[in-house]
Amino acid sequence: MMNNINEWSHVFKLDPNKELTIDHLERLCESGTDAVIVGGTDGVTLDNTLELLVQVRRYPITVALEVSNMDSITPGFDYYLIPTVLNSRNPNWIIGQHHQAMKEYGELIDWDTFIPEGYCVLNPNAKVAELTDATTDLSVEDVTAYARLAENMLHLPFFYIEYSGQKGSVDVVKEAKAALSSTKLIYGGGIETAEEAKQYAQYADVTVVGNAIYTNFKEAIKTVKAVKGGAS
Ligand SMILES: CC(C)=CCC/C(C)=C/CC/C(C)=C/CC/C(C)=C/CC/C(C)=C/CC/C(C)=C/CC/C(C)=C/COP(=O)(O)OP(=O)(O)O
Ligand SMILES: O=P(O)(O)OC[C@@H](O)CO
Ligand SMILES: [Mg+2]
Repeated sequence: MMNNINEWSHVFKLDPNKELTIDHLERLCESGTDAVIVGGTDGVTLDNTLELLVQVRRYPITVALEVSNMDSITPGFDYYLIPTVLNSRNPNWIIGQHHQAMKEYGELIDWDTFIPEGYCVLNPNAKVAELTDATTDLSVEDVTAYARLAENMLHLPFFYIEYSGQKGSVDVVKEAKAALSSTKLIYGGGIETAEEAKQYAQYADVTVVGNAIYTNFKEAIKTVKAVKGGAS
């Protein structure tokens, strides 16, 4: 069981608002991936989050909740990933809801499990881009500048290049990686095959596979071996 988040290289992102068979969940948890992230943009509730947590907890795998709303936070996860959308036009998604959450829960937080992620949302058609009113028409230089801000100004442990639902530019990932030294780079978006996963994993520290779990499970599982090598 890979409990050290700093050593992750491949993770699956499971959406509590989507259905997965018990057989697929078992194969996914036993695939050799480093962790399961539970998260999604919409339809994430306390009920469906808890239901998924209980199912995943049957397997010895690290499980993190990527917080998308306050109502679905529950104890029991190994990590709480806290997105801040750096290229949102709305401060609510950058720091506003976080401030409110700190006011309410600040004293209860176990900081060892609290992992901030600086998101750069780049697919204009993704729900997350619409929700957060993200400026997605960015150049390689723009994204690299966000990466530098994440590391050197905000001291975030993770910078997340998010193309959810679409394959992103490998060049953007490459240049962002070149600008980072201690902040780790997460890439997610549109990965459907082992070959695609390999392309992004050349540069990303952590490669995320989400939607393909629900659209082409067999190929999605092959991305583990593509990124991590060895048997999967
Ligand atoms: C008792 C206990 C365990 C306490 C825990 C304490 C704790 C951890 C408190 C949290 C404090 C805190 C600072 C919370 C933040 C609150 C908050 C709601 C912040 C906003 C987060 C944010 C910017 C959300 C925007 C959406 C987003 C970036 C979601 C991430 C996931 C994502 C991009 C999924 C992709 O979407 P998907 O559904 O796959 O999309 P498609 O349909 O297109 O595929
Ligand atoms: O669902 P996909 O497109 O694989 O994207 C993965 C992840 O980055 C979504 O937050
Ligand atoms: Mg998704």
